[in-house]
Order: sequence, then C-alpha cells, then structure tokens
Amino acid sequence: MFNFPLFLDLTGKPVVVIGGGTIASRKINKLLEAGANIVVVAPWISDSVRLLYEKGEVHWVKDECRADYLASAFLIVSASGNPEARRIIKESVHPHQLLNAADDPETGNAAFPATLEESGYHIAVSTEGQSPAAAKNLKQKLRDRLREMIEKK
Ligand SMILES: C[C@@]1(CC(=O)O)C2=NC(=C\c3[nH]c(c(CCC(=O)O)c3CC(=O)O)Cc3[nH]c(c(CC(=O)O)c3CCC(=O)O)/C=C3\N/C(=C\2)[C@@H](CCC(=O)O)[C@]3(C)CC(=O)O)/[C@H]1CCC(=O)O
Ligand SMILES: NC(=O)c1ccc[n+]([C@@H]2O[C@H](COP(=O)([O-])OP(=O)(O)OC[C@H]3O[C@@H](n4cnc5c(N)ncnc54)[C@H](O)[C@@H]3O)[C@@H](O)[C@H]2O)c1
Repeated sequence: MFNFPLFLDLTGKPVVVIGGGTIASRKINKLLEAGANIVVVAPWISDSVRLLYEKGEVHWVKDECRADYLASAFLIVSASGNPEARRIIKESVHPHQLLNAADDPETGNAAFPATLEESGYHIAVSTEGQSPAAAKNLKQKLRDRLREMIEKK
C-alpha cells in the first residue's frame, strides 16, 4: 500500500472531493495550495468549505456522490464516510485515476503525506497509512532539525 513516493504538479488539474466536512476541508486546503481545480460534491458543506465556495476558490455540486461526477477527475478524494458514496467510488474509479480514500484507506491508491516546505526543501512523510499522527510528529521534528541546520550554515 502506498509504496511509491511521487511529487505531482496539480496546477489546474481537475480534482473531485466527495464530502465537504472536517476531513474534506483539510484535504481541500492542501489541494488549493497546489493550485488544483476543485469540485466538491456534498449535500452540505462545513463553514470553512462554504467560505472557500463563496470566495470562488472551489466549485460545489450540492448533491450526493454519483458516478458521473467522478469520470473527468485526475484525482478523487473520498472524504464523506458515507457507505453508499464509498461503494460508488469503489465501483466507478478507473485504474488510471488517482484515489485518495481518506475515509476508506484500503480502497485508495494514494495517500496525503505530512509535508513541510522550508528553505527550498519539500519533505513528505508517510507511514504507509499506519500512523498519520506519527508522520505529523516526525514532520515537526524534521522542521526543527532543518531550521537548526540552515541557521548553522
Ligand atoms: C499526514 C496527514 C495528511 C493529511 O491528511 O493532510 C494524514 N493524516 C493526518 C492527520 C491525522 N489523521 C488521523 C489523526 C488522528 C490520530 C490518529 O488516529 O493517528 C491525525 C492526527 C491529527 O489530526 O493531528 C486519523 C486517521 N487518518 C487516517 C485514518 C484512517 C485509517 O487509518 O483507517 C485515521 C483514523 C480515523 C479514525 O479512526 O477516526 C488515514 C490517513 N491519513 C493520512 C494522512 C493518510 C496516511 C498518511 C501516512 O502514510 O502516514 C491516510 C491513509 C489517508 C489520507 O487521508 O490520505 C495528516 C497530518 C497532517 C500534518 O499535520 O502534517
Ligand atoms: N484520513 C483521515 O485523516 C481521517 C481522519 C478522521 C476521520 N476520517 C474519516 O473521514 C470521514 C469524514 O469525516 P468528517 O469528520 O469530515 O465528516 P463530516 O460529518 O464533517 O462531513 C461529512 C461530509 O460528507 C458529506 N456527505 C454525506 N453523504 C454524502 C454522499 N452520499 N455523497 C457525498 N457527500 C456526502 C456531507 O455533506 C459532509 O459534507 C469519516 O468516515 C471519518 O472516519 C479520516
């Protein structure tokens, strides 16, 4: 699972996020930083996602997940936790699409690592899905170490 690290250029790439709650919001913020073209599909969205929608930073399809919405996506993020949405995604995802299944890690083929960008370095930490909190912790330690290293130069 998640056995190949890769840095992508997501600028302008179509990304479909299924779900617009807490977890979706975290993923959306990262995707926006990367310049992705984001469509959120969800019957309701959290205040933070609504703010992005009102500012025109994401599109919103106010509906439940349907196979049609997934077809043109370069990357699909599954973050609703809804069993029916998860079933549709599992059945309709094409082998050439990337799927970050934040609500169903066994199904996805891509994970969001813990990342940091500092002084020209871009570091990504994954625990192959086993312990995201440990990935976050190591990221913070690496940030401190990198800052020390750069100060000493
Ligand atoms: C790194 C980070 C990136 C991001 O999401 O942006 C990320 N999770 C983060 C935080 C975090 N996630 C969770 C906690 C609570 C503490 C804990 O339980 O550990 C915390 C800590 C916190 O929030 O502080 C809970 C959790 N996460 C997943 C499950 C499902 C499962 O494992 O079954 C559950 C249990 C759900 C439950 O039981 O309810 C699954 C995934 N989370 C991943 C990424 C992928 C694997 C990454 C890897 O290879 O390590 C993967 C597989 C899929 C994906 O989402 O891509 C981000 C840190 C950002 C940063 O600060 O840098
Ligand atoms: N990957 C991670 O790091 C991580 C961490 C914690 C939880 N999770 C999982 O992520 C899932 C979502 O958690 P949350 O806290 O964001 O939930 P939430 O309740 O805040 O949001 C759920 C969202 O899904 C939408 N939704 C519901 N049914 C839908 C459907 N059929 N089609 C499309 N959208 C639909 C809702 O409108 C809402 O926007 C849960 O399954 C949870 O277990 C993942």
